[in-house]
Amino acid sequence: MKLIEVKNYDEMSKVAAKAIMEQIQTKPNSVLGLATGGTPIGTYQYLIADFTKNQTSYEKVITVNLDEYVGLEKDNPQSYSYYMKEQLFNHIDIPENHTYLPSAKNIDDEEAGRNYEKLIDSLGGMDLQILGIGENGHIGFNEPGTSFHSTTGIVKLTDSTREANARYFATMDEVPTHAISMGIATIMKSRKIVLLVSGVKKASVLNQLFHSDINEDLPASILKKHPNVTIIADQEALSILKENKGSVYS
Ligand SMILES: N[C@@H]1[C@@H](O)[C@H](O)[C@@H](COP(=O)(O)O)O[C@@H]1O
Repeated sequence: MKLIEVKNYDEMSKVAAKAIMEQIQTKPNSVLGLATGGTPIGTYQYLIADFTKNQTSYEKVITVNLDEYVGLEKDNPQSYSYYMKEQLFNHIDIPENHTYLPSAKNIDDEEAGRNYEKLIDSLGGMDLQILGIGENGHIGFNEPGTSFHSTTGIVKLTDSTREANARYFATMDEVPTHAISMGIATIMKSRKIVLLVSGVKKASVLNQLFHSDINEDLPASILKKHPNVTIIADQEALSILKENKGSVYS
């Protein structure tokens, strides 16, 4: 895993946006794996600013998102589908039918995961996957304990993940209990992966990521096996890692 240290959230966003823009310049019909959550918002803002200024075109780009809540309609402001339109798609020239998110009718909809997996394969897989990380080490919505062989499917959210995401909902009861998420094996098929880590809340999990062995209790630890992972982390996220003398980091 290559580590790029940056000063703060803004710099992380700028460096991540640059990596995405380079990918599109090199391969205009790239398949981008995109993420939601608070972390990539700044990255998307830099992409929009670049589009406005330099007209970098997304006409041939295809996007596949990592995950979506089960039970929220696409026009629900808390859905990831709505988020992606608001934060990125409505502001660039990507055709709507080039943007995919997984979606499941209900928590028993096993077909939905299989179909999304087939879709990703038919697109030739992701060229570049953007990832955030949960405070418990989840990637996508793959919670601790998820098999490294998992493919896209319905996942039950842990209480800690529901609590971490409750800030976007009026009450805790409104936070969905399940999501549909790309599996860990699905994410690992991406040719390149960029993991974004910002803020003091992520310092502990980033420290664990560098020090732990590869195990299913820390889903992100699988990234150590991937040949092309770049972590872009800011000073707050790096704070514990840097305190540890003699760490793998130093
Ligand atoms: N499913 C998403 C993840 O894809 C995201 O990376 C993570 C971190 O979110 P944030 O960036 O808001 O800290 O949690 C959410 O639950």
